[in-house]
Amino acid sequence: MKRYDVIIIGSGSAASQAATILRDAGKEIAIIENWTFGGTCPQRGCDPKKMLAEGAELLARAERMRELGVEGSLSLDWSSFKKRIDEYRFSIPTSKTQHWNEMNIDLYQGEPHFIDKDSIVIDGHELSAPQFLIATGQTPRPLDIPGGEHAITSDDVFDLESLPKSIHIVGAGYIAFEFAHIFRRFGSEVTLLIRSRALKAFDPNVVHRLVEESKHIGITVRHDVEPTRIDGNILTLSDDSTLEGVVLNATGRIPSIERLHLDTAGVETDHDGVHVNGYLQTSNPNIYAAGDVASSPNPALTPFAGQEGRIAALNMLHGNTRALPERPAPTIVFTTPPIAKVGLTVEEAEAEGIDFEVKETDMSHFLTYSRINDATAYTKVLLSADDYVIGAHVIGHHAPELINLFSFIIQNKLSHQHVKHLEVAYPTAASDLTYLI
Ligand SMILES: Cc1cc2nc3c(=O)[nH]c(=O)nc-3n(C[C@H](O)[C@H](O)[C@H](O)COP(=O)(O)OP(=O)(O)OC[C@H]3O[C@@H](n4cnc5c(N)ncnc54)[C@H](O)[C@@H]3O)c2cc1C
Ligand SMILES: NC(=O)c1ccc[n+]([C@@H]2O[C@H](COP(=O)([O-])OP(=O)(O)OC[C@H]3O[C@@H](n4cnc5c(N)ncnc54)[C@H](O)[C@@H]3O)[C@@H](O)[C@H]2O)c1
Repeated sequence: MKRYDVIIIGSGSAASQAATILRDAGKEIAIIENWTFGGTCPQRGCDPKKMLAEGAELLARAERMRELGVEGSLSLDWSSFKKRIDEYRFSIPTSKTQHWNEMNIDLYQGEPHFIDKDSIVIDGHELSAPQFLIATGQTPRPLDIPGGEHAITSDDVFDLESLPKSIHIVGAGYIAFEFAHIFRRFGSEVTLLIRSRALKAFDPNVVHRLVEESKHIGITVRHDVEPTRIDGNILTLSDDSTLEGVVLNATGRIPSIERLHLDTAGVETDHDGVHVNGYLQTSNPNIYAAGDVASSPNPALTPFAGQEGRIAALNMLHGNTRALPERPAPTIVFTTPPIAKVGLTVEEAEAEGIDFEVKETDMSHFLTYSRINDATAYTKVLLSADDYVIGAHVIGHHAPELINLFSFIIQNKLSHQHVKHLEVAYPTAASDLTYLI
């Protein structure tokens, strides 16, 4: 039996950050991965998605500026984008394994499961360690209708050799909206099948504008029907009508814990993931969990997976000394236009009984947006009674960078007065900040 100081299961952002800290502290470690090394974000998540979204945004921007004099036709070629994405995503396992080999970390590829509280078996090899980190992320939720297995998931999108003529997307979260806009801008016919409130973690006024813009660019948005079965490339709906084309299952992601036999190791779980305390320690004190798989208060986003990997590693080294910080989570849906939020929504602030006021601004007439003909630009900012930003919600071309600024303002507790006197370059989206709060 091979022994290590720490065994990390999973090789994404959480695992990667933890491995560096544990190895730098002199720990003998192993990383186990049951797919290709490197995790979701660079291989089938944020990074390849953003490469497609950049194309979609460029086309959207050119379209918007037609009235201002942009001429000629512009189109997006799926195969060329895919070629570039493949070059990038297929390089990840090699660069990751090279890096970890240089750090003298042992790597195992296969399906591990616990056989007791400090040992696992992987492909017939028994490995043991006094400490483990579970960092196995999430996986697409199966689509629970007859023939649901014929639907593709976001994992499969990057394997599509050609652009689907029609794509029908089930779900109304990040993945549904991002891919609806990407496929529409590339030229597919797109249907969005929405069961309940769209993007429910986001501000309703912002989401309303996004849904209207989705319809405006030709996405068919349907709230009236549900998918009932899939036969090959035929999707049957609850009103007995059918749609032909590719079905994308975007109904959410579930923790990847199924085959680990965590109960054998005394690790409690539920449908949200591995139970952890504020130090990311599980119900077995020698086992920690970090990233998307951990049912911590953090959203399932890359920066938080990395942060949790670092915190778990430090607590594994030094005892439970680092609690998860309470930080506002900036997050963006990369649609065309993008939407973004940080801090509290109105619903959350009301539920917490906070005394606050709301400032809504239609920014479309600001020169920053009228010069690019962006008619959707809008912000909603929540200000506490003592004049601090506690939440910001944005739609518009500049939403991603604006939300990072709002995040900086909230995290550094800059008051309204501070923000009014910030020196920023003009003419930029940041130079409008003073009018938004
Ligand atoms: C399409 C898509 C787009 C996204 N876009 C964004 C974005 O724009 N911004 C953002 O912040 N976040 C985005 N995310 C979320 C982001 O990818 C995740 O939050 C992040 O990758 C989580 O990191 P992690 O280390 O917790 O898990 P992962 O990166 O998922 O790594 C877990 C690893 O564990 C492996 N594994 C699973 N089960 C086992 C097992 N039993 N044994 C061994 N190994 C196992 C997996 O194969 C995987 O390699 C996106 C996600 C998706 C799916
Ligand atoms: N830009 C980003 O940062 C980004 C992009 C993609 C994914 N992510 C991360 O990945 C996570 C997963 O994304 P996601 O879009 O898969 O999940 P999600 O939780 O954002 O959305 C799932 C959607 O599916 C709907 N749904 C669930 N079951 C359904 C059913 N049976 N029929 C119809 N609709 C159903 C839900 O109501 C919801 O609208 C996100 O929560 C986020 O943390 C982030």
